[in-house]
Amino acid sequence: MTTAGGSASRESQRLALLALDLERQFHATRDRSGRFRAGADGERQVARALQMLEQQGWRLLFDRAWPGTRSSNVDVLAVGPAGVFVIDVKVWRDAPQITGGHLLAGSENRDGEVSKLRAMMRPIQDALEAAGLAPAGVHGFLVFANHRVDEAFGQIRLAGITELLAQMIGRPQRLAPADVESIAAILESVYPEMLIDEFDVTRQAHLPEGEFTAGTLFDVDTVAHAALRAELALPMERWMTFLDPAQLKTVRRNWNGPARITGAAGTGKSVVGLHRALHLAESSTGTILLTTYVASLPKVHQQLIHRMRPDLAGRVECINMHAWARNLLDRRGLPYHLNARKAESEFSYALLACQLRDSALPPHYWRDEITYVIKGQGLTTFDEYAVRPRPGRRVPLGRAARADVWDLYTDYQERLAAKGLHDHADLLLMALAELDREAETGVGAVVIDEVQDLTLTGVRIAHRLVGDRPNGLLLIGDARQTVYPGGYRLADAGFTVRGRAEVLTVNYRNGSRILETGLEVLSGHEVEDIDDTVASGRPQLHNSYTAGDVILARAQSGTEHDTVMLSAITALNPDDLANSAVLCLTNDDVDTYRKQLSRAGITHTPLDRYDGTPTPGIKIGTVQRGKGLEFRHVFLPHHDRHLKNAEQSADAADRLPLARQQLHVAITRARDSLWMGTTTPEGQ
Ligand SMILES: Nc1ncnc2c1ncn2[C@@H]1O[C@H](COP(=O)(O)OP(=O)(O)OP(=O)(O)O)[C@@H](O)[C@H]1O
Repeated sequence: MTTAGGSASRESQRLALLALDLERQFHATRDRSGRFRAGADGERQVARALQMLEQQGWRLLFDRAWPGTRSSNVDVLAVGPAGVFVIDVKVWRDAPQITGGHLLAGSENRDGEVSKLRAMMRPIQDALEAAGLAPAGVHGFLVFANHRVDEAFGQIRLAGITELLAQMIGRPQRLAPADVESIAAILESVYPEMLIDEFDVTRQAHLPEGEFTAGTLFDVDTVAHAALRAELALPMERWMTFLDPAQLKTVRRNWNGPARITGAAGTGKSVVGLHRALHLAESSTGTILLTTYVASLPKVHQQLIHRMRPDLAGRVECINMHAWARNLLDRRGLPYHLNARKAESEFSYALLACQLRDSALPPHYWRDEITYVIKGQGLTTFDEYAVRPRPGRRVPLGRAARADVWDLYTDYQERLAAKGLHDHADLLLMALAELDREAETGVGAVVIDEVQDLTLTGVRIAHRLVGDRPNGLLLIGDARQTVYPGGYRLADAGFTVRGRAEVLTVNYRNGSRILETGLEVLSGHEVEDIDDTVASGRPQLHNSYTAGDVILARAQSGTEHDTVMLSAITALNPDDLANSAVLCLTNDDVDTYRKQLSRAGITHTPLDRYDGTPTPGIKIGTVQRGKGLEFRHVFLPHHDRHLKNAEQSADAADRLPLARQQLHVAITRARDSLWMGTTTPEGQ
């Protein structure tokens, strides 16, 4: 078997050769022209350096007229695998410096240069919008031909020539050759050549000899390193740059209050959320909070945001709602003692102490009732709880049963208070109370992904931060993918998204057989949505992906099941393995299969440590941890066991729909192939 280390070192040799080849090409081009002349300007130096990228799939447009102006020009428009680069070349005597948020040449303020480049980028972003190119795919560069610099300044990057090349080669490759051609064609028509051709680099390559020694123009190591980074980047980068018209419209839409995006699995909701966060960062002030319920997803979001727009990454805070609440309490000096394990035992004591009339339901049912209904909805009196609708909870609870639950809740809270303990739901309630006491400033907008899994308290916190201000709050989610018990109604949060909702309907992720399998699990199923509507289990959906494989492995025994699954995993090549996941429906299964992978010598990463950066080996975790993620190949051991257990449980009315939704989420994480194991005999 090829080891990852071996292939990485071969890869770095290949890339070092690529860099040397680029350098050879440069010298060959220089020698061909043979007409170097002192005093040549920086634009030509940059042009000559960039020319070599044409063989790497780049299209270069030099010195194009800026529409609407008579004499202004764009020095270079470069379109290549890494996106569109708008390049303004500078030759300054003094090296550029960023001091106190200003761009300086010596002591002279040059902020105007940055504003000019930004103003140039805007119409380019608009012109490319029709081709589906997201604004984040257009990069602005002030390039200093005679200085070495590599620094972000807001949305713009300052670079020397070597650093520019490293960026162009090193950024993840997101555009296919056909995309490069179509974008270049649009730019050619919108940005005509300047009438006076000052920029024909083959005719007028007047470059001062001394400035083009290897190591000043081409730093082989820098370029090779950048290229290696690009090679290692995740595949499927295309969507980071390309959006379909519905997605693009949503990203740039102006909403005059809280808004909502829905859509079934794999329709690009998170992609739109990421682009929207960047769009807001660019067009408004303040921090853009990109939040969610799941603890593992923000790491992935942050990493993607950073790769899409490193210059704006500092403006977008990706953090799960509980962590944000904790930060707020810390900032405000409010003490809390979160200990989920100890809180769990206090709950057990409370349950023993209270005589529940309906003792047929399992303990976790009452725990969920307190966490997701009472605390989740922020109920403070029994009278409120007695009449409150319980969205997402189907086991009916009459007034007497609710009185019992309320007693249990107050007993539990007293026990926590006596020990000075808090559970997770308490933290959100404390944060909300604190925001009501003193508002928090500095948050420009909040984007919530997987909003169906948040509680009403969480949504209220988000709303407190931005209120009903235009473009302030965006809720993204899909009720069919709810994986936690309970729910809420937006009406109870005190705002509405009526008239400000978009539905995405093209699935870009799943092979069609995989998608069909995922929808089949929900057939006949209905889910209450947060806007008081009922979502059908089979949404209207177009599928843009290939067929995909679904393997149903029926084994005679648990041992046979595991052997078959492990041998299917072992058969994957290292690249496929690194892009695959074992998703389990319970924590116990995660433990079991982690041990089995270890015993079989299969490299694996737990999903709670995964941030989307490529790591060798298969990923493993619960479905909840896999929320919002996707993998080339997905393995679902004992895929139907959880469903069968739910069917037979005393709280089946609640557990079964949830188990179906969890299975639906698990299945729709798979792009190309889905392996579903079972020991259930056929027909049962
Ligand atoms: N416009 C597009 N062009 C090509 N691929 C796209 C496009 N939009 C999204 N995708 C692909 O679809 C995948 C699913 O997108 P995303 O994760 O945003 O969907 P989602 O609706 O949030 O999914 P889920 O709700 O199932 O987590 C992305 O990883 C990407 O590969």
